[in-house]
Amino acid sequence: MTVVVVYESMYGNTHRIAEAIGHGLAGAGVPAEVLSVEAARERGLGPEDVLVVGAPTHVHGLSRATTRQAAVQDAPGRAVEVDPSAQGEGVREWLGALDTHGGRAAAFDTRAKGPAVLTGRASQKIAKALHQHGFELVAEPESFLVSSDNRLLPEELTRARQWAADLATTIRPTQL
Ligand SMILES: Cc1cc2nc3c(=O)[nH]c(=O)nc-3n(C[C@H](O)[C@H](O)[C@H](O)COP(=O)(O)O)c2cc1C
Repeated sequence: MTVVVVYESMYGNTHRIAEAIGHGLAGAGVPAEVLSVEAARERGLGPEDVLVVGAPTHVHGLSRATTRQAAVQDAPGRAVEVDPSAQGEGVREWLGALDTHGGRAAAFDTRAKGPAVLTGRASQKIAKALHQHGFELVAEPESFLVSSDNRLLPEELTRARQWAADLATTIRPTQL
């Protein structure tokens, strides 16, 4: 069993959370691969893979080509770096092209701090799409929060590692 952590990221926040989740899983003894959408498309999914998918919240949900373009254009004004993975398709398109799988999965996002009813949560859209593709969701969708200037809040990387360690406990094969 391998956990495949697939992320979309424009400014690097979701990428950093994905890496922290990978470390949290590995630290708990569960092998993990952390892949951009493009790398995940190239790799494909095997029957034993457990999928963890994360994306930034854009306009209350998953990004579209237009919002990704706006994010890249706005990056200098926001004084943020564009993530190396930012070009190309997002999680919405990747999930749309995914075959029915029937394996286990979980979803996360990054979003602004505040009530989810006001900010939206990409992870809820991801979880819905995963369910529609036949995945069993093994954790509630989780959000990791950023400040108004798009920086991860302190402790969010630690919280991501802990979330992954808890996930590892749920998915690890039972030792007989
Ligand atoms: C075009 C655009 C739209 C956004 N819309 C929302 C939103 O509706 N709700 C929210 O909480 N955050 C929103 N954000 C903030 C991002 O979700 C947040 O900065 C996220 O951490 C970015 O992740 P990334 O660094 O992986 O790209 C938006 C950001 C951009 C660039």
